[in-house]
Amino acid sequence: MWRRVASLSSFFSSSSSSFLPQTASRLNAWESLTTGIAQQANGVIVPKEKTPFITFVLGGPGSGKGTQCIKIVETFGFTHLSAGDLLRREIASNSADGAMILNTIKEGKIVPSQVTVKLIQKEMESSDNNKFLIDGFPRTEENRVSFERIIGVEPNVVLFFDCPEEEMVKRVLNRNQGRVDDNLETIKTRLKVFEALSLPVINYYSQRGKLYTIKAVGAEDEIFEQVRPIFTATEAVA
Ligand SMILES: Nc1ncnc2c1ncn2[C@@H]1O[C@H](COP(=O)(O)OP(=O)(O)OP(=O)(O)O)[C@@H](O)[C@H]1O
Ligand SMILES: O=c1ccn([C@@H]2O[C@H](COP(=O)(O)O)[C@@H](O)[C@H]2O)c(=O)[nH]1
Ligand SMILES: [Mg+2]
Repeated sequence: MWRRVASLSSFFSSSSSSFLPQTASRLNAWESLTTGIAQQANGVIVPKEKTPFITFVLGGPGSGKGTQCIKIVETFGFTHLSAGDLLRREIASNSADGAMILNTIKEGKIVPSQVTVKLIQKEMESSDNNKFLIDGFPRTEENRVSFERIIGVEPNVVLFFDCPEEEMVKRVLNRNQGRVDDNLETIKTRLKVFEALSLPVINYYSQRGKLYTIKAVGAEDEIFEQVRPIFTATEAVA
């Protein structure tokens, strides 16, 4: 378990504690997460139980990311953070960014990185778990860089649900969950955005040796059988 002892935000402060030597008081988020050492707001250094294990779950609209995340959570005990769900929650709560987020989602475009990363960061900070499935993010290279800069870590695993466009369109149009972006016009834009902006992120992680491509056609359980060994293998070395 990733036991939080202080808000990650407190690590971003450049101010140093008068009680600690400079090196200790300047522990940033990256150092904290990767060294297993955390610094409380009062400057006290305490060991964390474990560093977080982050999986990015990528794929086009309707490729089955959310569906498979539910199975991964059930089987491997991850905390599921769907970036789209976090954004939709912002709309529902009438937050200051709500109207902007709604318009962006309706158009099938991408919400500014800072907004999305902050929402993810807040969820990670408040979780007792140290295993996160970040679903539908990063969608752009800018998202990726922003996450690495603000959160200070890279993913351990990146899943790519590879699905033909025709199948994705069919699934989205049949989804029936009342989503404002589940219509043909928005899907066309989402597919273009996926190809132009999200595929480069997938290629980046492929080059880093972190990408696992899943053939996302067929029965849900069959697809999960491609996913299962990835996490069984990582559990074995943990
Ligand atoms: N293997 C499958 N075969 C047929 N339908 C599927 C399969 N997996 C998921 N679905 C259905 O397709 C629709 C889209 O799936 P899901 O919501 O998991 O996709 P997603 O990748 O999360 O999409 P989005 O990016 O739009 O959130 C849902 O209605 C889901 O029940
Ligand atoms: O990182 C993100 C994730 C999502 N969005 C916007 O939300 C919709 C829906 O996302 P789903 O993952 O399909 O639920 C997406 O089309 C984007 O408009 C985003 O901007 N950034
Ligand atoms: Mg989804």
